[in-house]
Amino acid sequence: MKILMFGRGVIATMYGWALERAGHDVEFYVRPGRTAAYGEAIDLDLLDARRRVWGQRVVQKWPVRYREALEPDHDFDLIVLSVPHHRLAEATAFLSPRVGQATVLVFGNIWTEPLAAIGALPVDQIAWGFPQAGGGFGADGVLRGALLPSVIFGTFGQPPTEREQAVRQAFREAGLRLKEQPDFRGWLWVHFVSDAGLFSQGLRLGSLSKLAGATGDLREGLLAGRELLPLLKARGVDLRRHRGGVLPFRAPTWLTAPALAWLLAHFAPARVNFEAHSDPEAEEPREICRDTLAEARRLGVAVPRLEAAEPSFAREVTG
Ligand SMILES: NC(=O)C1=CN([C@@H]2O[C@H](COP(=O)(O)OP(=O)(O)OC[C@H]3O[C@@H](n4cnc5c(N)ncnc54)[C@H](OP(=O)(O)O)[C@@H]3O)[C@@H](O)[C@H]2O)C=CC1
Ligand SMILES: CC(C)(CO)C(=O)C(=O)O
Repeated sequence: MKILMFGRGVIATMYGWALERAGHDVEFYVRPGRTAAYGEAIDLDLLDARRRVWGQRVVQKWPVRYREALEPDHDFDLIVLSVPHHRLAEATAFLSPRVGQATVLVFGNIWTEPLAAIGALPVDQIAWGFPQAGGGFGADGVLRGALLPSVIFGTFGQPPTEREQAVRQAFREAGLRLKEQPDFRGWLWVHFVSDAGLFSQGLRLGSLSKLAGATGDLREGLLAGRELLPLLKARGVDLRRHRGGVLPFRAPTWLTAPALAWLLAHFAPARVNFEAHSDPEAEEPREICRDTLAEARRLGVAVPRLEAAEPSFAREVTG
């Protein structure tokens, strides 16, 4: 397949790497002027857990191809769109007139109605998924993170179309196990509030990476997530369809908090993922917390822990 990764972010890079190694032809679309700044290769320091549970370390300079323009008559089969949720509107506005014949895999967090989130992109050309990988670029430009063995694909009650099947096949060929989420809207929102719970407590300490080893703060993160479950119900999510996703928040924290702390200390793929979320200036965690809190306020759902953490993610008032 001819694949265009939109942007050169954390997720685009990790999956672009895996897809290229599986024989696909991978390029990156980056904003005009970025190619020179990025250089010819991406420095990777990854834990590849596709074949080994504890991961295999990959340290490599990966030579990549960039393009800074996209005409609608391109011949990409697939465009992988993985940007923070607050960047989606701008990205879909750019892509809509340029999508050509490609399928667009929307591959990240969404907090609005998914069909609204894609703007004017043609819905019959969309596939939906979510990465099971994580990490971040360090100040030294190195991408550190972990690529887990599975990847999520979602639908909204319908079986996957031919296009969606073709995208799944490409990821299968990259050695990834597919996990299907038939209520993907609900799944996305469960994931979003899970992030909000953890990020809110991470931000209180400076960044998500600070939660590693901090069992008490992890407990607060889990409880912040628990407080957000009524918000999901208020939005019409049937939580019975997401038992696995909400279990960490419903289970007793005397069990879950030390278990998570243990995982982050001893299970290398989880550890490197969290450690790489160390940028205290990162925008996305703040945006996730802000948008979750705004929605809780709009719907009148009490979220005292998220509210108490607001000073660490509120927008600075300038003036
Ligand atoms: N990082 C992680 O560990 C995980 C991330 N996710 C989710 O995956 C998604 C992607 O995350 P991540 O890879 O971390 O995000 P990043 O911020 O690392 O990457 C986003 C990339 O998209 C580019 N981009 C955004 N908008 C545009 C635009 N309009 N035109 C051109 N380029 C654009 C950015 O470029 P520029 O810098 O120029 O703006 C950047 O290269 C998010 O929804 C996130 O929540 C999920 C699990 C883990
Ligand atoms: C919370 C974390 C770090 C887990 O990978 C994340 O970024 C996400 O899943 O959105």
